[in-house]
Amino acid sequence: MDKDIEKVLFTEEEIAEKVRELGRILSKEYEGKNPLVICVLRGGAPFMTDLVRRMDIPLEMDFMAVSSYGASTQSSGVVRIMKDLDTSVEGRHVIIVEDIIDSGLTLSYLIDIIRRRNAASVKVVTLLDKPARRTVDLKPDYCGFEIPDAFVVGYGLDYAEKYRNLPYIGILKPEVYS
Ligand SMILES: O=P(O)(O)OC[C@H]1O[C@H](OP(=O)(O)OP(=O)(O)O)[C@H](O)[C@@H]1O
Ligand SMILES: Nc1nc2[nH]cnc2c(=O)[nH]1
Ligand SMILES: [Mg+2]
Repeated sequence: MDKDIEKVLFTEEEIAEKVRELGRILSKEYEGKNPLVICVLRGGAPFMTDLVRRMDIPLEMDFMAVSSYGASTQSSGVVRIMKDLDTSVEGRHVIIVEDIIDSGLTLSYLIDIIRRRNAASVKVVTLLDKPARRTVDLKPDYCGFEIPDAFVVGYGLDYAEKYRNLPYIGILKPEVYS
C-alpha cells in the first residue's frame, strides 16, 4: 500500500466487481442504442476505460475535460471546459461517466450543456457518490458506491495530481495535506 494512504475504502477486486455489475446493467439498458459514452477527464478516465470493456454492445467513446478543483480539496464553484467533445451529441443517447460526485457542480454544468446540444437522452454513471456534500439537486442514474464525507484518492482521483494511478481507492493520511 502507498505510504500516504491511511485506509483503503475499496480494493482493486471490489472495484472490478462493481464495474462488471454496472457494465452488465448498462449493456441491457442501452442495447441497440449505440450510446455515446463520455468520460469526464481526468478523474473519470480509469473508470470509463474499464467500464466500456464490461459493456458488450456497440458504443462510441468521447472525452471532455472540465476542472473546478485545481490543486485544492475544495471546489472553486467555477467549472471551466478545458477540452470539449469531438462528437456531436445531437440525437445521441449520452452516458456521462464520472469518478465521483461531490458538490454536484461539475455534473450539473455538463448535463445542462449536453441537453442544450439536443442529446436524445443524458444519463450519469458515477463510481462514487458523496451525497452529504451536495450543493445542487442532482442524483446519479447509476452509482457504484456511496461514501461518507472524506477526501478520497486513487483509481483516477487525485490530490494535487498525485495518486490517480493507485489501483484501489483510499483516504489520505492527514499529514499529507499540510
Ligand atoms: O461534484 P463536484 O464537487 O463538482 O466534484 C466532482 C468533480 O471533481 C473532480 O474533478 P476535478 O475538477 O478535480 O478534475 P479532475 O477530474 O481532472 O481531477 C472529480 O473528478 C469530479 O469531476
Ligand atoms: N480526489 C478527489 N477529488 C474530489 N473531487 C471531489 N471530491 C473529491 C474527492 O473526495 N477526492
Ligand atoms: Mg473530474
